[in-house]
Amino acid sequence: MSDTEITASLPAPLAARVISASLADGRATIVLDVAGLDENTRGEAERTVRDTVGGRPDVEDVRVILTAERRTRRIVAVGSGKGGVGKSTLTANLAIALKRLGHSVGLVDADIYGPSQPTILGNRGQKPEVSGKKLVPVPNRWDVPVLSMGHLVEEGAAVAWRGPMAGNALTQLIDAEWGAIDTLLVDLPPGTGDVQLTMLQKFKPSGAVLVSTPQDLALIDAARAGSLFDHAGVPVIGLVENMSGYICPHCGEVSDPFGSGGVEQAAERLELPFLGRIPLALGIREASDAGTPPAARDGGQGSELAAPFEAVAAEVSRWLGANA
Ligand SMILES: Nc1ncnc2c1ncn2[C@@H]1O[C@H](COP(=O)(O)OP(=O)(O)OP(=O)(O)O)[C@@H](O)[C@H]1O
Repeated sequence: MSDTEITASLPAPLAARVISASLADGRATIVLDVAGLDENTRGEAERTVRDTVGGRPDVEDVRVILTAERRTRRIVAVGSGKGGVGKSTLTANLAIALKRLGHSVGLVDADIYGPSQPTILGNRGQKPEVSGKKLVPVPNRWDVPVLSMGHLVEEGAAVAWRGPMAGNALTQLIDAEWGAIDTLLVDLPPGTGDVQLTMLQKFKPSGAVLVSTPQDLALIDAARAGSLFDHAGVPVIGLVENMSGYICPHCGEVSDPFGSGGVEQAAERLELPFLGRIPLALGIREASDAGTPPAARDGGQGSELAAPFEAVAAEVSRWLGANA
């Protein structure tokens, strides 16, 4: 049984509090974040973990370690100047690649008007549980819990919402029962509207990643989004070029329908770091539609396309380490 399976066997509110879980020689060791829970609830949580994990055939002994150490959770916003540049695709794959690098990652799909994470992460139709007054993020098989408007309302229902409603919705998603998650990636809606402002004013991100295609128009908008973060005092971790270079699925030849290298040049001009480029590949689109992100490398569609996402994740991980 893997760490992920141990965590997944627990009820969602407890799974969200698992800091680490391991199994060696029949002994399962689970470290649980109990910050904010009273004595009774802590005891109950420990019993539930002991009973659930201990009931599995490959487990002979269960050790539960409770810790209430205050952990600081960092928000990393992923933004773009315009829609359709692949921000949601990058966020999902970045989250999974960061998880594989050892970060404890959660994902908020703040793209309230067009939530796509439930599709990309393959958990459409699942509803988050509620613990107290807080939402409990929806688990998935890559151990990257996620909260999205797409899990809460019917498709398209939020389209007519005005700014304050959208801002409140975002607050509920971020101020949820994130338990032991230390890095929260927030997939922002494109542009520089109300949701982005709420985000910056209320939950100041530690840093932001900007995604753009190499086209001039997208780059101009990306620069605008960059200056929004700049004005709010949120450091831009760097720029990612998506859809740069089309890999022909038949012959493997690479062509550049949207140009290439434009984002790297723009990063240089804006004096911002360049984090890497993701090719335009049919496999990435198919994997996103199928709910099997390539970065998971789980044999799903397009897993050979994990490397470019992993390279970006390595840069972000370095930034997180250097700015701890
Ligand atoms: N590198 C890529 N190669 C092929 N298809 C891609 C790539 N990146 C994204 N796509 C596809 O492009 C479409 C838009 O991507 P995505 O939803 O991630 O963009 P977005 O910027 O989040 O858009 P929006 O802000 O409008 O939600 C999707 O169908 C996605 O599968």
